[in-house]
Amino acid sequence: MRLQKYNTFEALLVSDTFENLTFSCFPLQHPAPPQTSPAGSPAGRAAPVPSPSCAAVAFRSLLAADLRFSRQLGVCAGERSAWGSARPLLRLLEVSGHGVPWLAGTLYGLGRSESPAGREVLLNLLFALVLDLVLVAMVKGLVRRRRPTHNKMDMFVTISVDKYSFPSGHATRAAMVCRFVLHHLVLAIPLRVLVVLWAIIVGISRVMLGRHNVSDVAFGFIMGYMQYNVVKYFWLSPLSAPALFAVWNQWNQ
Ligand SMILES: CC(C)=CCC/C(C)=C/CC/C(C)=C/COP(=O)(O)O
Repeated sequence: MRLQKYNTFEALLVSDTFENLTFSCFPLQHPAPPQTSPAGSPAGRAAPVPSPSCAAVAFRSLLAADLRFSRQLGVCAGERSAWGSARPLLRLLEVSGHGVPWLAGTLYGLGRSESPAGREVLLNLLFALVLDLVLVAMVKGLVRRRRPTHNKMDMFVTISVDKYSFPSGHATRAAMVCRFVLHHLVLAIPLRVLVVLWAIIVGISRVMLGRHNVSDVAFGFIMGYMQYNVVKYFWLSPLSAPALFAVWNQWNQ
């Protein structure tokens, strides 16, 4: 049997039915149509090809529209793109939503914080950021959707799964951090609006830079929003994690 290799999204575009798809591994072992007539069918006549289900057709059309729309929006994908001159500004936004400055800033804040309440919030932010990295890496590794072909792979510090684009790690982080900050920092209304705008602009800039398709960012926003629920559920406090805080207090004496 001849085998062809597809990633999950390509498999969706070429498969006849959803039942043919395996979502969990790559390369997908997608069997090519049989070369010989199956037993019982008249020799020389091709076996009937199952027609794709409505759901499969709808899904493929959505994916195709996603790719087309994302390419059109990728106006800062290169220096010579339509809005190429705005690329440095969008790359600054990229750094503002990157994991390294957020992790480094949180660790720095933890080291400097003198109030137990501040330390508790920062410890949970650290937990949230690590959780986000782990969950995004897992989903990226599972789905293995390639980044748009017009993306230039010139990103600031990446890990191996970052060659994949679904979901956008910047979008998950921006949405989660946005909810976190709005819940735990007392901010004036204009600043709260600014935080929400920042999260939205970071997401949009991922598509404009050509790093992602629209669906990567949309899913990233939803995933990041829900990740905050997990952080809230497992909130680390001297009551829920006394050992952790005891060690922490000892260490800081
Ligand atoms: C300590 C440790 C393992 C830090 C890793 C921080 C790091 C390299 C995060 C990756 C951030 C990144 C490039 C995410 C990709 O974002 P997309 O929006 O392009 O998915």
